[in-house]
Amino acid sequence: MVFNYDASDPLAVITAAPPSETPEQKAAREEREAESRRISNQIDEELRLHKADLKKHEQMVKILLLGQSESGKSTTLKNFRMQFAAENWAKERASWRTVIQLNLVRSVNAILDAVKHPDADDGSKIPLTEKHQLLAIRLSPLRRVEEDLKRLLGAAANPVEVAVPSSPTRTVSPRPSAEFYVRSWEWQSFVEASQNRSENSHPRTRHEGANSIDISEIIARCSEDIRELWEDDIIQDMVKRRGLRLEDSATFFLNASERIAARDYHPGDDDVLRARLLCRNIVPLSWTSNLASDGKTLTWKLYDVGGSRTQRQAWLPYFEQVTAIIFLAPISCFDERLAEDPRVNRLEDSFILWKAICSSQLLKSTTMIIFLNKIDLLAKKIANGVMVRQFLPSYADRPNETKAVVKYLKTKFRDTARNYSPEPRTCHIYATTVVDTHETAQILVSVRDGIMREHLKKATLM
Ligand SMILES: Nc1nc2c(ncn2[C@@H]2O[C@H](COP(=O)(O)OP(=O)(O)OP(=O)(O)O)[C@@H](O)[C@H]2O)c(=O)[nH]1
Ligand SMILES: [Mg+2]
Repeated sequence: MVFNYDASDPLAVITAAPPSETPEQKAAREEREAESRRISNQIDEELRLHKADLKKHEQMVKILLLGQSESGKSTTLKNFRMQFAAENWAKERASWRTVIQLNLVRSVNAILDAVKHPDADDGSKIPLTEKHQLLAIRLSPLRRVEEDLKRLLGAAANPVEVAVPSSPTRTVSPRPSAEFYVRSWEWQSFVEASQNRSENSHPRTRHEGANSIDISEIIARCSEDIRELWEDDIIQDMVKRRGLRLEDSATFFLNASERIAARDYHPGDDDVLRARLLCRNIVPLSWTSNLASDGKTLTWKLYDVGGSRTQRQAWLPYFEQVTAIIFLAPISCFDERLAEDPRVNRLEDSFILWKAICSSQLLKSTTMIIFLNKIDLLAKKIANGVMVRQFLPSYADRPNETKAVVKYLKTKFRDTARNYSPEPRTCHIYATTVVDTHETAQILVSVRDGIMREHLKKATLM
C-alpha cells in the first residue's frame, strides 16, 4: 500500500486522505479542504491588515515643557513621572537622598557666607554674637560635605559645572552661590554605587573622600546646629532684610532639616519633588498608554529642556513634530529679575517667550497648555503686602488679591495666544502649584486626556 504523503511531515500524516475513499467522499473532502483554504487565506489577510493597523496606530505623542529657568518644568516632569511611570519613581527615590542633602547643605553654607559679608547696599554689618560665631565653626564641616556631595553626584567622569543664579528686583543681593549641574542622569547610578561601596567597605580602606555613610553621619551631627542657625531671629531677619535669595525649595528643606539630617532618613515624594538638580543632557520621560479597548498603544515622550536664555537656543530641534507644549509661567516672579539679564523682569520675560512660541509657524498646530505656576508663592507675597501694580503698572487699581491677579494674567496670556497664533487655536490655562502633588495629579489627568483627545482628532483628520 502506497500513501501519498511525506512520512517525515507529521502534519501530512494527520491530514492525508484515507486509503479507501469513495468518489463522493473524495468530492466532499476536497470541498471541505477548499473551504478551509478560503478561511485560512481570510485569516492571513486579516492578520496582515491587523499588523499594518497596529503599526499605524503605534502613535507617539511628543510633549515639550517650556518656560524660563526655575519656572517649574523639572518639577512638573517629576509629577508626570510619579503618576505615569510610578515604578521607576519608587526605584529612584533612595538615590535622591544625596540631592536633598546637597540642597540643604548648600542653603546652610549660603547663609553662613551671607552673614560673613556686610550688606552690599549700605555696608552694614550683621550684629553677630558669639553664639553665631560658634555655630559657624561647628557647621564648618559642611563646606567639605558640599564638595563631597557634588563629587558623588557628578563623579570624576562627569565634571560639575555652574550656572548663574537669578536675583530679585527689590534687593541687590544675588543668590549666594552658583547653581550646580550634573552632566547626565547617570548620577543615580553613581550614587547607588557609592551607597553599595559604603555598605561593603571598611572605612580605613577608602581613599576617595567621604562616602554617603560618612556624609550622612556629619550632617546628622550638625542637625541641631542647622536648626539653631535657621531658627535664629537675627539670621531670619537678615534673610528677609537682605533678600537673600535662597532657592524656592530651600525654606522647605531648612524647615525640615531635623528630619532630613536623621541617620535613617528616607526621602518622601514631596522631598524628591522639591529637590533641585540641574542636568545638562535631555532625556525624555517615556511611557505608554492604551488608546482604547482595541489594544492600540500610544507612546508618550515628555521633554524637559533648560530654561535660561543661553539654553533656549537648544530648543529649536525639539519643535519638530510636537504634539503639545506645556508652558510654565511662574507668576509669583512679578517682582523678580532674570539672572541672565538683570534688566528684564521675570514675568515680562515669560510674556516675551510665550508670544514667540505662539507666533511660531512650526508650532501652529501644536496644542498649547499654560501652567500659571507658583500660585502658593504668589499668595505668600501678596499676603506679605507686596503690591502687584508696583511691578506691573498695567494691573492698575485692580484688587491686590491672588484670585484677581490670576484672572488678570490668564486673560493676558490667552489674548497673546489669540493675537499672535498663525491659526486659531484653543489654549488651556491652569493655575498651578506644581509642588502640590495632590492638586497637580488631578491637573495632569485633565492635561493628558485633553492632549489625547486633540491628538486623536488630528489623527482622524489626516
Ligand atoms: N513653592 C513652589 N516652588 C516651586 C513651584 N514650582 C517649582 N518650584 C520650585 O522652584 C524651583 C525651580 O523649579 P524647577 O522645576 O527646577 O524649574 P525648571 O523650570 O526646571 O528650571 P531650569 O531647569 O533652570 O530651567 C525648585 O526649587 C522647585 O521646588 C511651585 O509651584 N511652588
Ligand atoms: Mg529644570
